[in-house]
Amino acid sequence: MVGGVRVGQVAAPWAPPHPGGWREGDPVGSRRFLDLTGPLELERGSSLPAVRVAYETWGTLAPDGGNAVLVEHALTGDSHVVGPAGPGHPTPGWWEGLVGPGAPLDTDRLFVVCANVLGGCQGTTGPSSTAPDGVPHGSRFPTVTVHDQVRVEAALADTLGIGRWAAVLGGSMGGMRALEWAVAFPERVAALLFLASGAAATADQIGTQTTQQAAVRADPAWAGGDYLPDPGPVAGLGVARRIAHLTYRSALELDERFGTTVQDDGRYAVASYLDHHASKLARRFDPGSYVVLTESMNHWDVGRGRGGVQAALSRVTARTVVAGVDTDRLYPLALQQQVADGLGVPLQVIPSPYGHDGFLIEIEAVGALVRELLGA
Ligand SMILES: CC(=O)SCCNC(=O)CCNC(=O)[C@H](O)C(C)(C)COP(=O)(O)OP(=O)(O)OC[C@H]1O[C@@H](n2cnc3c(N)ncnc32)[C@H](O)[C@@H]1OP(=O)(O)O
Ligand SMILES: N[C@@H](CCO)C(=O)O
Repeated sequence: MVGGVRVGQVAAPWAPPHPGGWREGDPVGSRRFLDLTGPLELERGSSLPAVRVAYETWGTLAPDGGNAVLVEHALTGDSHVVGPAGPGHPTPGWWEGLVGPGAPLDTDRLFVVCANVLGGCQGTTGPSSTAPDGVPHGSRFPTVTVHDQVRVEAALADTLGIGRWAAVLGGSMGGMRALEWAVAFPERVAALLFLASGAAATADQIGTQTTQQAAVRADPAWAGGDYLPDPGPVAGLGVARRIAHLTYRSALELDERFGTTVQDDGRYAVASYLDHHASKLARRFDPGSYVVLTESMNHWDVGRGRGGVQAALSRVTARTVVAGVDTDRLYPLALQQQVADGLGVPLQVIPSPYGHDGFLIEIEAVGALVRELLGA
């Protein structure tokens, strides 16, 4: 339960938590916190005793709450859509240029919200958060699904006074939550940007994600998920990131960029590049969250319990833009085509050499899609 409301797949239409079912925590930098009283019952049957949600906002909420836009981050992203690194933010914004005065998400007229995902490690409750017994959840942290993650965001929207989003936007894992919003709460989503994602996990995605999980678990420091931090199973997490990063880029880009070059230190240039991304992630991300969130993606199927993907998509009433990256080998265009066809909209293709990461890198193209969505 969240504030007296059951959180699960079938509890639509959403009823707001009872007054007093939440409280604000002290902000850290621009990050704010909301504590939802639990327990939070989860789609797969277990529960969490309570949930803290960390989020950021830009702009000013209109008195009627009608100018709010929700941005959904991807696997290792966080609420810091734009802005420099600082307190509460290990990295600078991941969609720099998309939010601000005059930007595609124009804060002169819009109120932009981004919340850290349930199961993550940037302030919202996840496996590294402290459980009521004073130690981290660790291996006790339950499987959470995209449905659960969106129900928590709905509770956040309720407490912020946002009845209907002017738009919900997301790419990759963020696209899953964006689509789940539009399907679970059609009356609460006026417009949807579904980017570089799919309606359900594929065997290819589950295959790579379970391989990444195996790499984390194979690290002796994993300790069944109840590891001690500093450093924890960072070697395993690094291997997971190397595997993942290869799926995020295109073979052609890697070949043109690195070829077979061997550096002075004896490493292949491409291996050195992957080492770099592995150690960068290990410095900023919790291995337990990595396993929990990749498992959420393994379970992703917007059609589950709704009569299949097509039936689920038929619930969507939002004005929608569906887009993908032409060189994306992890979320190939066929996956976005399925969603576009199901919603009766054209598929928009972002040309990019960068593969899946094109949704993060091709800011100008993404900005144009956002402007189209918002009619700006
Ligand atoms: C929606 C979300 O919230 S998802 C979260 C997004 N953020 C991340 O994933 C953080 C990790 N970063 C990335 O995945 C990518 O860098 C992106 C997608 C954000 C940006 O991609 P690009 O701009 O193309 O960066 P690229 O992949 O080329 O990496 C550049 C880095 O590799 C390093 N690098 C390049 N070649 C080599 C090499 N041969 N050896 C070692 N390091 C190398 C560069 O020095 C640079 O380092 P820095 O990032 O510490 O400055
Ligand atoms: N670079 C992205 C890719 C996943 O979509 C991330 O780390 O979240």
